[in-house]
Amino acid sequence: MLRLENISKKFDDFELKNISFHLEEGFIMGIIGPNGSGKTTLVKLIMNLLQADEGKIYFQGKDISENPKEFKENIGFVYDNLYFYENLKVKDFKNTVSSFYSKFDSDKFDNYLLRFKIDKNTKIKNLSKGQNIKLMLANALSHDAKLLILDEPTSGLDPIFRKEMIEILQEELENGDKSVIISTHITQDLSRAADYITFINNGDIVFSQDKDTINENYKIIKGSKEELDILDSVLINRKDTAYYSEGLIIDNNLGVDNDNIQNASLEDIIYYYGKELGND
Ligand SMILES: Nc1ncnc2c1ncn2[C@@H]1O[C@H](COP(=O)(O)OP(=O)(O)OP(=O)(O)O)[C@@H](O)[C@H]1O
Repeated sequence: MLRLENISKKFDDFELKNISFHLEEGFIMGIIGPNGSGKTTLVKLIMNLLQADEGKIYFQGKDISENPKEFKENIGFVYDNLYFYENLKVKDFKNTVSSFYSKFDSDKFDNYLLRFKIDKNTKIKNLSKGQNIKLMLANALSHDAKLLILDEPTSGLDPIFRKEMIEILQEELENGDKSVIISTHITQDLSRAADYITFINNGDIVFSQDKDTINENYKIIKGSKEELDILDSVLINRKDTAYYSEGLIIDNNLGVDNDNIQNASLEDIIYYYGKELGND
């Protein structure tokens, strides 16, 4: 469905380097990384809003830069905020977006508004932050888009809404012909929902793997400072407090007592890689 091949993009003070991954139909991929690591830049490249300096992006086997119109019809996006004239009403938003997409399904959109309890006559500026996001979601889901792209969709939103949103996305994936990319630093949402995780750190791809492999590979090891000193060469990074030390390792075949080793959460992984670069 979506394939990135060696994508690079350079700004004055930042470079996204050599990003490759693929996403098959029916799956959710999370893009994670610390602030400023390049998630939004990557999302903009995937959406064809930015041009890569090097590399290619293929959607259903076709280079997106050569088929921009077809690609645009096939993506639905949700940002962290709705950028639309705030004095206009929800019904004006619907009229505008419906003209963008040949497969816009008016009834489906209206059903989402009902489900999300959004009145068509409400002015955009009077929508809550959650309704704002839901309105974008209604649009993203109403024109038969095959790839849904969500950039920090849940930041600043409560857990009930975040859970509901994940459930809606999972419903949409049920018939297997859609895929979802979510960039976020709220990793709990992804621990539940994502099938694959791509981790970007300082513009580099650290991994793009299925969640089970990540769980098997990345471990947190705890012990005294001296115990971790012995393992220092294999630790990705470590934290030493007055009471204990802990570090991130790949794989746990170290012959160390299992009680001291646990699976690393996505948050742990971001923390220890980010810390290495002085981002904590
Ligand atoms: N158009 C641009 N021109 C120059 N630099 C840019 C541009 N867009 C982004 N950058 C820089 O690229 C880097 C990565 O930014 P990006 O927004 O992709 O990170 P992010 O991982 O999405 O961060 P956050 O989690 O804080 O939203 C930052 O240092 C940013 O200042």
